[in-house]
Amino acid sequence: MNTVDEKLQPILSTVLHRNAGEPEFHQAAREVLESLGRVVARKPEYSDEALIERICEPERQIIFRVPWIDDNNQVQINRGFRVQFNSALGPYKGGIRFHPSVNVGIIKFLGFEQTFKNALTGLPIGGGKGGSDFDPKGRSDREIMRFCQSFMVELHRHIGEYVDVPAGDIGVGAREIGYMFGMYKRLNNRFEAGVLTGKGLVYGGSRARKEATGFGTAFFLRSMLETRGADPEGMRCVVSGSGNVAIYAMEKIISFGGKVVACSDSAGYIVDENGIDLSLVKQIKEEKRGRISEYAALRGDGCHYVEGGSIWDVPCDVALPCATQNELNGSNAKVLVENGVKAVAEGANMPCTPEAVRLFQDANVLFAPGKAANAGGVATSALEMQQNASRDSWSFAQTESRLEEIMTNIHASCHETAEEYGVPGDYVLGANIAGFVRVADAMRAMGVI
Ligand SMILES: NC(=O)C1=CN([C@@H]2O[C@H](COP(=O)(O)OP(=O)(O)OC[C@H]3O[C@@H](n4cnc5c(N)ncnc54)[C@H](O)[C@@H]3O)[C@@H](O)[C@H]2O)C=CC1
Ligand SMILES: O=C(O)CCC(=O)C(=O)O
Repeated sequence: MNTVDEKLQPILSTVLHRNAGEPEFHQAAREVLESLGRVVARKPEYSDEALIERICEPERQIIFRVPWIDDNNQVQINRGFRVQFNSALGPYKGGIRFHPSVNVGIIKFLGFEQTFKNALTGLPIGGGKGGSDFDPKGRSDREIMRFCQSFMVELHRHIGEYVDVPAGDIGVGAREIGYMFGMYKRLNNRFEAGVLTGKGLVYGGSRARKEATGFGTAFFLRSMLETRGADPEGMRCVVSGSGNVAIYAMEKIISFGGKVVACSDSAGYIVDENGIDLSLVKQIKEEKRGRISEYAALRGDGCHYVEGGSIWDVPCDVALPCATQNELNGSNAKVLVENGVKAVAEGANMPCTPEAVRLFQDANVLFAPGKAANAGGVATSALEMQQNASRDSWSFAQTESRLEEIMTNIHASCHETAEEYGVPGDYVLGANIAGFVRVADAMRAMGVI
């Protein structure tokens, strides 16, 4: 069982005390601190000058009121957040989430994870995250626009191409980025393409950004399987979620010859023994913004829908949790292991509970943590920033090939770091240490700031 080294215990205590009532942030910080014991034992200089304490403390947290008017002419109030976690490697970078569960602790955990993830990409981006407790479900397009505009009226003074560069996350896709970009441009009277990523192609977006997180997760999975002489071809896969990450993870797995038999949304899951028809999922989710239950009705034989329940009961070789944090717990992991799962790669951020991760690792199941496996999205956002800075637009093939190269490098770096620190195959430890060392080296060079 992993524990936090005695020397790092006071840091964990401070994190717990200072961020009371924020269980997701505690969980993310504890996992990283569990890994860092090995670094400090070998290289004590990494704990000098409160370096680890500083990495656990966000540089800035912004909370603001977002007033807007709904279609019934009623004033609604939501809360907006941006946690600018660490800028040692570049401007803060990370998505914006619109979901009723959003609070400062969730945004903080996401910003913390983002800092290490972005470091793993090897690109010049710091870590941040934002969002609101606004629930887009059931809202009209006009309501979404008014909300995004009001959100940007406050956020615009805290972001910029060289300051902080938001993007999408749960509930925020190209439509919302478009509305926010429009308002930013109006408020600043300046076409600053590099201030947001995930933009539409006609006004500075990057090809392959939409596909990047899911594709990247599939690339990472393939590299991980290769270490055991296996590949995704012929593997039976289960993917939770049916949003941006899930859809494009499924697309790449299918192109590798894998068979995806189940996916879900927050209401339930579908099982299709013929293999998921992705064009139907895209039609329901990307075009109609409907429910996954509609798939079963349209698809017919060989397919069924389960309301509620656990998608992890569906036997598979590969499990890709691509929905949300802590969606796969210890009992789900037990069932997956009993059913013979060979590999798990997190497309979402922290979807597996610590107990689930432990069960996978104890059972020798290949396990890829989100901060490594889903880094393809933010990496391609950084490629979007490069294209914006040079006023260029790359082809899909060129962008995807850069993404593939980046994911291969992230895999190698996690794999090699785990070996170097005496725990071969432990991608959690490999990712945490490899990400930490990059951020820490930059912070040490800059003095106490
Ligand atoms: N969009 C991106 O580029 C990146 C997203 N991520 C992470 O991937 C995850 C998914 O994000 P997106 O696909 O962008 O969001 P999305 O809004 O496009 O899709 C989210 C999906 O998860 C489903 N979902 C939400 N709660 C659920 C629950 N409790 N059980 C089952 N399904 C549930 C929703 O119905 C939806 O299908 C999040 O954890 C996000 O932080 C990570 C890296 C980059
Ligand atoms: O593309 C980005 O900047 C952020 C993506 C994101 O939010 C994430 O990696 O979790």
